[in-house]
Amino acid sequence: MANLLVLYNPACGAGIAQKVFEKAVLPHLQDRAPTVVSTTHAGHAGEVVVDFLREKPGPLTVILGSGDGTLHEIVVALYHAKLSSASQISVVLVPCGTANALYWSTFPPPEDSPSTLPSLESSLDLKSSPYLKSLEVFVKSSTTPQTTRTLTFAVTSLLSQSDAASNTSPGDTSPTNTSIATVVASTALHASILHDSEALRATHPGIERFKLAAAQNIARWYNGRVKLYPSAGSAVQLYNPVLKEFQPVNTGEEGLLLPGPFAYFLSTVNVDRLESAFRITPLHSPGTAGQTLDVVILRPKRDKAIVDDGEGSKQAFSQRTMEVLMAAYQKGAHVDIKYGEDNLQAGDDHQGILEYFRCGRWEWIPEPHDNPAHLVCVDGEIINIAPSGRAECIATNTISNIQISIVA
Ligand SMILES: Nc1ncnc2c1ncn2[C@@H]1O[C@H](COP(=O)(O)OP(=O)(O)OP(=O)(O)O)[C@@H](O)[C@H]1O
Repeated sequence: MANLLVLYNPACGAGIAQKVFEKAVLPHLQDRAPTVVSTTHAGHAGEVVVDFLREKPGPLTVILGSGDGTLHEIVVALYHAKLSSASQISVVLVPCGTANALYWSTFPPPEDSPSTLPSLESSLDLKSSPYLKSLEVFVKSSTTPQTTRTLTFAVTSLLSQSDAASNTSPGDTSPTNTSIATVVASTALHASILHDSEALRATHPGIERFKLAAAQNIARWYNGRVKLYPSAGSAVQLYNPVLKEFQPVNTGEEGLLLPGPFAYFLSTVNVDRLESAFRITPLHSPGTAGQTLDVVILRPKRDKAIVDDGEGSKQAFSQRTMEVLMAAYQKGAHVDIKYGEDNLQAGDDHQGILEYFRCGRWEWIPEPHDNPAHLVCVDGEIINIAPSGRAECIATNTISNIQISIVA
């Protein structure tokens, strides 16, 4: 049997993880005598898991009470720890955070109507709570085999100017900074919102700071270019909203080059949503994806009505961005919103306002002087591309000898 670690972040979400664990989690584990740790500071969760594996190598189950950010810290710590023996880690998710993207993607709310969800605090019965489904599977595993879903990692690296100039293949470069997403790696609007909302935390502690940050950035364009590359088993694919299916795109060795400017650029692994109702990559089927990234992009210049880079054009396109993002809350309807025949630039035969790709790797190469285009968000962590650098993101199932799966 795997070793068992119970780990929760008392500061995440509404700050009720300790209460949830005392009332609804620990009573189900009494006969297993787990190690129980409540985190005391940012970064602590990663330290705890690395120390635990150093002391007790071998398969490990972590019952994790947190949001996505705490799992991100654990994954990054494991990546940098470079443990000598291989480890299989199963995670039982108890969603105590703010967004809980991985949990809600694995256990979608009943009939996709999250507005009717009871609060976590009022829903602590193992058999009926929508929040305790991963725990329920784990508890049942004493009598039935445990089922798990292997996580894909989005390994996101910043490459400096000299790395970029050397033009080597992936893995040959020495990244100046690497982080790992298990949910989202983004640039452009999403990264700006995460960046600016952090600065607003002191004055606006609630989620309204995200709305304020969105309003500050919705009309901004990000200059640069993107390259998309195939995964090991499959070509780059683009979703066709007319046929309602992904279709392969010819990329050649150089990858598929997409010139900017960009309004939106976001990729996900393991999830179809970033909050219970915000299904930004709705075509991802949790548990079925291999080593691929789902990438959603808005490029204003594809719209024929956008004739220049002026403020008027930016304000006009921000309406489209808003329309697309709001439709993501309608069961992911944004992927099927199409331009009319008169709206598309000549030669562009993709009718979706959104470009929804599936690929194995992406590169984001910002214009050197466009500072906001140098922000990259990796599961909420913000990292900065050097002035003439670029970011690359690769999907993989193993990092530093570690495989992680979700009990589901
Ligand atoms: N005892 C603690 N006090 C303060 N912060 C902590 C403590 N323990 C962990 N943290 C920090 O809390 C942060 C937020 O946690 P987490 O991301 O899991 O929750 P969230 O932000 O509420 O949810 P989500 O990421 O799903 O939106 C983590 O980045 C972690 O560094």
